[in-house]
Amino acid sequence: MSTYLIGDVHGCYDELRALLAQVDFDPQQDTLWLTGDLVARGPGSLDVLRYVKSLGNCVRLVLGNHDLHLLAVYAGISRNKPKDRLTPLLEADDADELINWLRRQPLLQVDEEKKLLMAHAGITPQWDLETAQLCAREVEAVLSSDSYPLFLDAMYGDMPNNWTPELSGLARLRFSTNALTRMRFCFPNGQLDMICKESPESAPPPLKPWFKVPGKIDSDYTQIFGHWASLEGKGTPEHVIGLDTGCCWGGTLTLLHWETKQYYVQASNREQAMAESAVSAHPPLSDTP
Ligand SMILES: Nc1ncnc2c1ncn2[C@@H]1O[C@H](COP(=O)(O)OP(=O)(O)O)[C@@H](O)[C@H]1O
Repeated sequence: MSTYLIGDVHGCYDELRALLAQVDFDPQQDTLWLTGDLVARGPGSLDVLRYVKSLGNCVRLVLGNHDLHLLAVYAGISRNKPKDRLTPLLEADDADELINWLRRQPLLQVDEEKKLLMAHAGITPQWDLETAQLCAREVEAVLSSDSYPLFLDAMYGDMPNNWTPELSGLARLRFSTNALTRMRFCFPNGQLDMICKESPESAPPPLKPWFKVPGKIDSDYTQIFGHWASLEGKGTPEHVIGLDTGCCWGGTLTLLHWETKQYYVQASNREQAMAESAVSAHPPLSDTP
């Protein structure tokens, strides 16, 4: 009965299966937490969704910005960017089923027994846990309703970037989505900065990584997030754990075994795939003049 937490899979299906094989993952006994961004960039988004959906109740995942973008592309609201490698998924016979399952997944996971919280980007310092749960539930309700395309259409954009309980309607939903799925840096008052993508060391003052701005979540909780591959899991306070280690960029896929606090990593297949495609693109020596 183990709890495994894995960072952003981003379509790296083979690496996901290899990592789960390393720990003898047993879907009948174990629980698998996934930090979101299951899809895009890596080659196997379709297989990842099929596999994770097939695992049923042993999975606790959260949606990431790329998962939301997929929903918008499938709804005809946003453009399918070739670098996301989503076409096989968009054209699959079971795409409808997969998309309808995906849009019913949460944006925040809370386990009171284990004192574990998980959101793709993290929990903005402007929210206490009750507000985070309320705001996540509001987005989840609209995403699982029939009017979800209206929300996806209004989701893009960086404003508003400051939480007040008076926020309402689509602006409130946009704030909550940005806070839970896209946030990296905040101003010292906790206001979101949606522009900076630098490393924490090179970010312009007064920006700080969200987890360095004093927040309102009790430090009894461990907060798990993904989204920020360039951190390589480093630089967070003890009770905040970043699990995205950039598998789709040639990094690794990281798993944390919660009960033992042991980490496992699986190297990306990307370098190998690129080397193989370079070899097959090269003309046979006998053909060269
Ligand atoms: N509210 C939103 N505003 C802007 N982009 C969004 C939003 N939600 C999802 N996205 C998607 O998130 C992805 C962001 O990609 P990018 O800016 O490269 O960041 P990342 O580092 O997460 O890959 C794009 O596919 C974009 O369409």
